[in-house]
Amino acid sequence: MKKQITVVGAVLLENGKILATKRNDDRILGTLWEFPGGKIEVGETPERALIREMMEEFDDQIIVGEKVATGVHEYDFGIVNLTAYYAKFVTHNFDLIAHSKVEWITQEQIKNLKWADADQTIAYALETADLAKVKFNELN
Ligand SMILES: Nc1nc2c([nH]c(=O)n2[C@H]2C[C@H](O)[C@@H](COP(=O)(O)OP(=O)(O)OP(=O)(O)O)O2)c(=O)[nH]1
Repeated sequence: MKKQITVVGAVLLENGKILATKRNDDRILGTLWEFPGGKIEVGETPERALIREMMEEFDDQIIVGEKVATGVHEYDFGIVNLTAYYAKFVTHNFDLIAHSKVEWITQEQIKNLKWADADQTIAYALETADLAKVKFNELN
């Protein structure tokens, strides 16, 4: 039985663009594009996990919005269940603590990047999403 890994990713929106990130090369899947995030810890909601991860990875506060989609992929190290949520930055320190590369991309550019396998359904959903209509819960 392979290990189940529950991961959350942030689809950060700004000026109609989406933040695509590459993790530091020494980390797992370092050559592929993904959404910033990480594993949900015991007792955490997905939203709290995302807020914690964005603080750890960028030193920034975010507001979490609606769910985008979930993607599942069986890697050799385990089965990743990745759920992505829309989010937006409240602060803009944007320190690249965990990433080697970040890029604000348009929806048209999504298909040009080589995404991690678990991200495929999320990337596909984003290509046709109406980003102007995304709702954010200002309370979280
Ligand atoms: N953050 C993130 N991880 C992804 C994506 N797609 C994908 O397959 N993954 C995989 C890579 C990792 O195996 C796992 C996330 O773990 P992580 O290493 O980022 O999580 P973490 O920071 O909480 O954990 P750790 O490095 O401290 O062990 O999910 C994605 O879009 N974003």
